[in-house]
Amino acid sequence: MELALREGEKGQGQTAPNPSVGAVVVRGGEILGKGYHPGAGLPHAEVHAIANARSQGHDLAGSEIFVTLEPCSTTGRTPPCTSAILQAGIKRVVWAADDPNPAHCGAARQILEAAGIEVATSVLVDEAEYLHRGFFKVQRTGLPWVIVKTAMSLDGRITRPSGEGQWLTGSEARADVQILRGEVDAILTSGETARRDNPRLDYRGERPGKKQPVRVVATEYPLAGLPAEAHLLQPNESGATRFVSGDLREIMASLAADGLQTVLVEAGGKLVGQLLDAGLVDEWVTYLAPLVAGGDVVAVGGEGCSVLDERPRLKNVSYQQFGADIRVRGLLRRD
Ligand SMILES: NC(=O)C1=CN([C@@H]2O[C@H](COP(=O)(O)OP(=O)(O)OC[C@H]3O[C@@H](n4cnc5c(N)ncnc54)[C@H](OP(=O)(O)O)[C@@H]3O)[C@@H](O)[C@H]2O)C=CC1
Ligand SMILES: Nc1c(N[C@@H]2O[C@H](COP(=O)(O)O)[C@@H](O)[C@H]2O)[nH]c(=O)[nH]c1=O
Repeated sequence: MELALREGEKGQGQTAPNPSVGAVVVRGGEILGKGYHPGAGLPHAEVHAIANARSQGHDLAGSEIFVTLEPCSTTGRTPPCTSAILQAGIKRVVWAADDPNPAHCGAARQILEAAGIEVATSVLVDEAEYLHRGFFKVQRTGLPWVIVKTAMSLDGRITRPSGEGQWLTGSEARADVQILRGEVDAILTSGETARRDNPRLDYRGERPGKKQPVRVVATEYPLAGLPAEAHLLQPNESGATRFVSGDLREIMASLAADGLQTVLVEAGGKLVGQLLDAGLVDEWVTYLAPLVAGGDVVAVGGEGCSVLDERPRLKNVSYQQFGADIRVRGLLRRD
């Protein structure tokens, strides 16, 4: 199942509105084939794993398949994966997380067990829920999974004094930001940051097939202050930048309704503080640069978390060094 999770990660940020599922076919401890769902409308992970095993000359009779999510049992844009599993002669199916849609949950077990296939579930379920966090969040709440990413100095500032250049963090940390951008469907920034930084907000990593994230700017003044040559005004593979304003929860719900399941926020403290206040943040990534930057642009500003009764804290925290910088990453929880 760990291998299936690694397979699923290959589809992250490119399968929306579908989940980025991974699958591995095994017999007697030997891996016969593996695969992942590469994008909506394309074959699912199970079909890729079965085809991968067959392409290596394996007969799948009597094999097992490990899948990160309950296999689909209905015909959507592609045929049901339960049918592909039955046709392949697989004798045991193991999945991590159940389908979060109550209308579908349990259907695969019924179909497979009725055909005499052994079923086991809930293997590495927390890891699978994390892999599929955008899909699960949208299914359960109608809102996308929101990740806030900030690069900040030791004194909690997010800009350098003017004339010193834009970057607080070094090239290694910024390369990691590209991996993070590769995991998401959309990047949200603010009008203020768009005007000050002329950001590109694209994916410049190396993952084949990765779709460019949709660029979204929260602003009361779309286009104002942005020169025609601003990066965000140049359409890319994801289309034109979207300009949004108003209630942040409604903005997030409309992004989810458009099939954007994971949103990375790369904005200043005012917007980040409002998102925290609204309880819209699920995951936090800070890159801490070892310098005192000074100035008054802080990582969480505006009303910020000052109006919260409950302090946001992180759980499942990881700490990793990139060059001279430290990344702190974890899931938001409320005390
Ligand atoms: N180090 C880092 O990781 C980062 C640093 N930065 C820096 O942060 C600085 C800006 O930070 P800060 O001043 O706190 O500003 P923010 O980036 O937080 O932007 C505030 C702006 O967001 C827009 N906004 C917020 N909520 C809404 C809403 N509900 N509807 C419409 N628009 C909304 C408004 O834009 P408008 O005024 O257009 O209406 C508002 O002025 C920049 O100098 C930038 O360089 C930015 C991103 C990351
Ligand atoms: N200053 C700063 C960051 N700033 C963020 O990166 C954006 C620029 O993105 P792009 O134009 O696509 O490279 C910028 O608007 C801001 O959101 N990021 C970091 O990883 N480290 C840094 O020191």
